[in-house]
Amino acid sequence: MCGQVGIIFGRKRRRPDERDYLRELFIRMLLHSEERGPHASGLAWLKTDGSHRIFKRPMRAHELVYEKPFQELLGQVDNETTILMGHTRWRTRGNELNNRNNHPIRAGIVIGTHNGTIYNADYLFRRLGLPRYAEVDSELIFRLADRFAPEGPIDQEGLKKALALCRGQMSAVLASRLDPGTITVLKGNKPLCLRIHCQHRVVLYASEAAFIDFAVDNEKGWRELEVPPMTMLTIRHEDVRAIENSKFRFIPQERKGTG
Ligand SMILES: NC(=O)CC[C@H](N)C(=O)O
Repeated sequence: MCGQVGIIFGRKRRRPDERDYLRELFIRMLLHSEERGPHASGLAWLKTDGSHRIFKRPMRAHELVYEKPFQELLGQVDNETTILMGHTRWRTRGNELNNRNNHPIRAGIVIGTHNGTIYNADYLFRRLGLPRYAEVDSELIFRLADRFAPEGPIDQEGLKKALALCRGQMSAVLASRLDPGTITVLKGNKPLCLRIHCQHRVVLYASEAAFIDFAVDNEKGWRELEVPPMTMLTIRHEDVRAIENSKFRFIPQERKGTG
């Protein structure tokens, strides 16, 4: 498993109470997501000036939220924040006690989270000559995106060609620090639910719809984004309603050694 949750922020001058409310939604989604990943949890934000922060630890989400850096990081979310991403990890490759293996992962100028396992990651790292910082398979996706972002923005067509070489499972969310207003969402063969709120000008995402339902309670105005599997979405800080989507592919495989 593994859980991904987050908020993609559109441009808006939000008052402190709205910002507090959105932080609260994030915490609720992250806590619910703990059941999908007990081995580690983490969060990161990215801002329009390219600054970022990541905090992750091999602990459960309900412990992480009491850590001082967690609260500091969350407190720094402001009107320049383009994404707040969270992850609860069910380790597959790479021990969680090596914090590098936990998510969010930074690879060069790219930051992201992943749900799934890329079974041929070791082979692709070698074959493509990619630098490797951790043992976790997920790093591959972000290294590929980094390679295809030589000038800042991710070249999506190039990234898609490289992703087609991957075998396994993936849904992932990523962004380049040199193009922080463009968020790439890869909804592959792992669940990912997205919901937009036009007044708040945000898109929430979570691995399970129930986590969003719980977080937003009965607040009106949330609309489901119907996204079929194997879709790459581009969501921009400029206007979160103008979402671009296209197909991407890789070799889906449920378990190692089968299919
Ligand atoms: N269960 C998952 O989705 C795990 C993601 C990734 N393969 C990891 O080990 O961190």
